[in-house]
Amino acid sequence: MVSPGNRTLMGFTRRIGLWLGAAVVLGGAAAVMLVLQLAVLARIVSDLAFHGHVIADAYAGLAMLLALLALRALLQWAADMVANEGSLRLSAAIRGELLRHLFRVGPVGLAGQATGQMVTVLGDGIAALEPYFAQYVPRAAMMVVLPLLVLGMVLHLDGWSFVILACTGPLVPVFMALVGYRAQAIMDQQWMQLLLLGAAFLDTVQGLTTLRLFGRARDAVTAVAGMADEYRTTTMSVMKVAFLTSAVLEFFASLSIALVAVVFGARLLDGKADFQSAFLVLLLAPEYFMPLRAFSASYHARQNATAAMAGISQLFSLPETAELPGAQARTAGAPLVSISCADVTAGYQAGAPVLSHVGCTFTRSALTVVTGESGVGKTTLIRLLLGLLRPMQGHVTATDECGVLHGHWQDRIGWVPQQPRLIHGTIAENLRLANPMADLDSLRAAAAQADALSFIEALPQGFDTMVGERGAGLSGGQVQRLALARVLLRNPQVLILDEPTANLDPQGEQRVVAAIARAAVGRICIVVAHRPAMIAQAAQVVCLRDGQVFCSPHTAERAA
Ligand SMILES: Nc1ncnc2c1ncn2[C@@H]1O[C@H](COP(=O)(O)OP(=O)(O)OP(=O)(O)O)[C@@H](O)[C@H]1O
Repeated sequence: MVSPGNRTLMGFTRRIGLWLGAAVVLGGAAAVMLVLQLAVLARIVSDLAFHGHVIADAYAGLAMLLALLALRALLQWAADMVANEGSLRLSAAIRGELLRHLFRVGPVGLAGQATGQMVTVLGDGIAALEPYFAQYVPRAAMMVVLPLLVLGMVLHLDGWSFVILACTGPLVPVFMALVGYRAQAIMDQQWMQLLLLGAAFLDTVQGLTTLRLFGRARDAVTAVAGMADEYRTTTMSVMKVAFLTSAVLEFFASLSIALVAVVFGARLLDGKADFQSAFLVLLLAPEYFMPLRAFSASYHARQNATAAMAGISQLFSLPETAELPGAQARTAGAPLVSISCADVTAGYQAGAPVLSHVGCTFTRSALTVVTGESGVGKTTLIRLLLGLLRPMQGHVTATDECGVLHGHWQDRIGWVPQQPRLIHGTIAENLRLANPMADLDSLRAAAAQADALSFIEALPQGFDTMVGERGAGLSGGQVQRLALARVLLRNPQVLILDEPTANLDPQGEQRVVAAIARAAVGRICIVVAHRPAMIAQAAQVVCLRDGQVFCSPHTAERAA
């Protein structure tokens, strides 16, 4: 893993040093071709105009000119391709790294983050780095290579022109930096507005039902429109600065070229200079400023990337709270028979534990119901079991049939949250999220186990019925049973369900409870619930009170 210290623009750039180095070498070769091309052109024109050559004498020179032109185009194309390839590989790697980090931060660590902002950073933010790596960095290097090459050539041809170009050239970056200093502040503001706009838009869409219920939908739309307008105004300010930068550049470039032309022209008229050198210097002078123009055009890429980097670094700096079932955590071995919490203290802030010195065991085929008043820590306990929260003290371990203790076993869990999420797709696609290779018979078996088969087959298009993200077209109980079927398709050794019957009518509740009781056989099954119908099925009831765990005596007896 790359250390956090390397997650800066410079650190990221170093990772594709070879790609960028190759791009600069190829670009440098293209610059040499350009200088040679101009020298050949000056020679041809001088010979034709002043040395009595006819066009037939220039064929060899013209052929060389064409060859240099083609070679230069090829080298420049290769340089651009190499820089783009390196940049795309790097942005994909950063996106993957950030996603993996966010998974390790987990839902607990991300609870305070706005989803819209995270989506903008992962999408637009990382995309904003691509032009920086692909254009800005190679152009910054070329800004040194080509002007030095041109200066060397001009020094060889004419001392005065060398002095003019050498004095005016450095003024351009100095003035651009002055203008750019102000631009960075505007770019930062623009990026912040884009983040806020993304978050506000997503919040408005997600909360549309609530907003409409309270008659506030129009206000929310007006607020988003206002933010979009502010973003537009800032974007226009950015454009103004960009035009100003280019005007500064053009002014100094034109002034310098004009000076070279005037000084050389006067000496040419006096017969103190030869035409070929004067013509070549005039051809070279605009090329001296060309890399500065290209650099200036991509300068906003650097400012954009710097602004985007702030959001990326902020996400990278979030502490990791979850245990990921990563490669090293992927466990093999005999099926689990129990999970134990031993002297576990857990919470969200140091010194304010939600659970204190908790001890309890969940065993296979003994359905456990976790219950307790709101806010007592049921979800916290489930997060501990899921590996989304690390204990402050104590251990959560699992034991398999051979008596082997496991520290990492989260990949064996099937979890159904209180409000299961479906994806926009068919019922089959939703089920196959748990097992992409599952055939129709497996889907039917899992659906039957979860008591979902009858309602699925009663739908006109059966398993091919489209459902929305929130289960549009299905009842709450049907969504719960579908979510249970999905999780059973993975045949998990541990099944954890969070309030699966909370919002169901008695009939729906009965069906879900019966399906869970069936699914609990041969598994460690833990259900957070309050309702008597679910508690009645329990072999063990774990009751939370004041951060402590109490096992209900009569159910414990029944379990025995
Ligand atoms: N991400 C979090 N950051 C800080 N505190 C939290 C976080 N999640 C929960 N808490 C706090 O931890 C305590 C226990 O919350 P928890 O969600 O575990 O309770 P619960 O028993 O599941 O409640 P409910 O039945 O209402 O879902 C509460 O005081 C809550 O405010």
